[in-house]
Amino acid sequence: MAVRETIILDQPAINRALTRIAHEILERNKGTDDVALVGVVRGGDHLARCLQQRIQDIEGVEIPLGSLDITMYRDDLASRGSLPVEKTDLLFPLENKRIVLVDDVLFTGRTIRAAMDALMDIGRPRSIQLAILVDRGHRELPIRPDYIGRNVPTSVSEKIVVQFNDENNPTEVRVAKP
Ligand SMILES: O=P(O)(O)OC[C@H]1O[C@H](OP(=O)(O)OP(=O)(O)O)[C@H](O)[C@@H]1O
Ligand SMILES: O=c1cc[nH]c(=O)[nH]1
Repeated sequence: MAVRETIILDQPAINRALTRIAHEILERNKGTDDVALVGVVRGGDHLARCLQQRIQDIEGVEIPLGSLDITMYRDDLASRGSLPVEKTDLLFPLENKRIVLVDDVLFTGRTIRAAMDALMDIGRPRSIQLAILVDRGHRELPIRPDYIGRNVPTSVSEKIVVQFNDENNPTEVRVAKP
């Protein structure tokens, strides 16, 4: 059966959403003190880098940036067979940091649960906040984002596709309907 895809965010819309989220992070945290970004591989790491750049543009401060591979923390690891393990790259201490976890899509919440467990095994941040480009609903765990690019009501069978270009910049978000 043919899959129908609709663009729901184009590049300017994504850029505006990321700029707004950068301002919201600064507002909520009253600046950049102890704020650090951790992106979930893959997708969230690219968006976290975009947010770091925007925060630098606004405040003139380069806040710490890391990426987290949650593969080994998945709750379905046993049933998934072999999965590619990506790279976790967290070179700053988490202690006393206000961590903003970043991912492209929030669906069941299981990835973010895994990401929080992975983070807590590395260190003890002061707090963890969550920034998401697209919240598509259907949560299976009590997880809610602090910063949302766009709420997109979906049916369970639909899929949200976040497209990145060769420079790992987001170019469009599509909803794919089976
Ligand atoms: O809230 P959840 O139900 O956990 O879904 C959200 C996750 O799903 C997608 O990742 P996916 O598992 O497709 O892996 P990928 O992004 O690495 O391709 C997306 O990038 C989020 O990380
Ligand atoms: O732990 C996880 C992460 C993503 N998806 C799942 O089903 N489980």
